[in-house]
Amino acid sequence: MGYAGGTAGCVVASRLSEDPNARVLLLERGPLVDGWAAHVPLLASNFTTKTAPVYRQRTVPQPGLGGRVVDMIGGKGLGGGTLVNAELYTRGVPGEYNAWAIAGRQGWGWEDVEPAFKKSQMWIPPKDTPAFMGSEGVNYDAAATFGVPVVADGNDPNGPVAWCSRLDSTIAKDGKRNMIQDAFLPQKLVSERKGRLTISVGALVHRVGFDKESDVIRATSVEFGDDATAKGEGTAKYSVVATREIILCAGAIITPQLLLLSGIGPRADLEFHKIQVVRDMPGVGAHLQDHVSVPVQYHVPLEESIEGLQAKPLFAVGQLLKYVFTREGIFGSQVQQAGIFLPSSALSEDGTAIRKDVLEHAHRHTPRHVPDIEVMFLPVDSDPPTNQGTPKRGVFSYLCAAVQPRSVGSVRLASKDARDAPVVDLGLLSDPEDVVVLRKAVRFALAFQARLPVEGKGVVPMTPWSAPPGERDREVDEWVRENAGTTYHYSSSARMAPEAEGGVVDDRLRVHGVANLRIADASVFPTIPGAHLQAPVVMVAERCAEFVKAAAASS
Ligand SMILES: Cc1cc2nc3c(=O)[nH]c(=O)nc-3n(C[C@H](O)[C@H](O)[C@H](O)COP(=O)(O)OP(=O)(O)OC[C@H]3O[C@@H](n4cnc5c(N)ncnc54)[C@H](O)[C@@H]3O)c2cc1C
Repeated sequence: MGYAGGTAGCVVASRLSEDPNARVLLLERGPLVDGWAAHVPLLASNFTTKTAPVYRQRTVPQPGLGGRVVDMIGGKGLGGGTLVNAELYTRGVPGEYNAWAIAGRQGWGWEDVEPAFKKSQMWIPPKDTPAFMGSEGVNYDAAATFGVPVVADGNDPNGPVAWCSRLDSTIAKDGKRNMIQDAFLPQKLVSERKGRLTISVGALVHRVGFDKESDVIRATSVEFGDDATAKGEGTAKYSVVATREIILCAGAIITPQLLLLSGIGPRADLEFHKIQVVRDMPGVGAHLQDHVSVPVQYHVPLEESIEGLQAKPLFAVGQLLKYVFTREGIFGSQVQQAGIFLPSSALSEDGTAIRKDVLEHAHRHTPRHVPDIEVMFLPVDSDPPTNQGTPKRGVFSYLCAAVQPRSVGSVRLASKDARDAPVVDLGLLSDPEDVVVLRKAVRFALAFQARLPVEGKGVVPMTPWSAPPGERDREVDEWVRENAGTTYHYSSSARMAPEAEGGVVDDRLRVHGVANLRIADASVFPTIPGAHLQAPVVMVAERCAEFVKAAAASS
């Protein structure tokens, strides 16, 4: 039994139901999202519309951001985050995973995880389409001038530790957005597996039930109700019994909430909410991480930016028709087509030059020079104010992200009701070291933009719009704290680590001290990978399915 049917949940349900003797139930709170628009790459990424299949909530005030609260988004429906994400496929460098293995996570080094990445991927060479909105060609030239290698595939495990590349995407050959349920639970497969795979949407899980009569705590059941009507903690309508395993896949915000509602978490928090303590586990909801990011932005002509679609209806209609007839154009593309990853150690102290001496001796397989900065090239305002009306100018953003952040936050219960969003503290910039990394990243982005060729094909005029007011450290840091926000990459809130070190699951993804309960989603990463998280989440789900199958085979 797996819940819920997000990114990892769909993978786990698909893999486990390969076994004709298995009986798999997938419980997903949100709806089945299908239809034409849901598969148009650009349209589906727009989570700002009222009808977007998302949860919306806010963090508590973030001291690291001067007390600002931050808007959060999570995908709601079969497919989870892949319903609305930006479709980027990035694995992270081998050194990320080798660092986990060195820290003691057995079976999680690069040579262990690479097969799971490969298993779930079908690589399709990119169509040789013209550069998207001018966001590639010129920036590639600038990267090369800057000394950042331009590579064909950023996911190459043996590439350089600093690179600029086009980013792979989860757009299928037919030009449609390939959400996780399209890839792992297509209708045909679900029909073929009728009888051994049941998917229930609109099913709100309230808690896991345990068998407490034996010496061992054993997860035995799941209580759930109708998402629309289920009220309060005591009103779950149904209870299903799991004969083998229960796998939580509700993502880094909700998985810890469900553990807490089930009585697994810090004793004091559970007692405060009058929840019977099944197991006192301080790590639940602790160590929440995210990639904190800040955009350096420029005004560009409207037609060079996604804002042009809103401001120029005829242009938008033309692009839409282009997509309908050729599956190409702006609507057939992901928003971010290219970007730069690099370790801050490879930048000069002031961030404005590449240190070739560092790059020469660095290797992707060693943890030492894992990139901690990503600069995303986005032909759009990366943080649009709501109700802004028709845009008058286009925007190009260099979204600078700290992708190995040290800051951590937490997930705590707001109430005993599973429908209430938990209290989330993303802890953004709570560790001053992350400000230092972003300071360097911002200076790099500014210096990078200044290197764009001033004349030639594809060059568009860019006038500074959102950037630090001065060059001194203090000015940059204050600006970073005033403008930084989430990248929606919530992670590591029920992390894989020994319990004494704040861990929640062991190396086989089993919840410590509880039989028959595993977790497979973004919450288990020991530390947040320096990649967009979808591919690493799928990798974790593949590994989880292997572990469950192996356990079943040996029992
Ligand atoms: C706006 C946005 C853009 C992103 N862009 C990218 C990108 O371009 N590339 C990339 O790699 N990553 C991206 N990410 C991140 C990536 O999509 C997520 O990290 C990943 O999808 C998380 O997978 P998950 O399985 O951990 O959780 P999810 O996919 O979020 O799945 C959790 C599921 O649990 C369900 N659920 C929650 N509560 C309950 C309950 N009580 N009962 C039953 N079901 C429940 C939810 O409805 C959801 O379907 C983006 C994320 C967002 C939000």
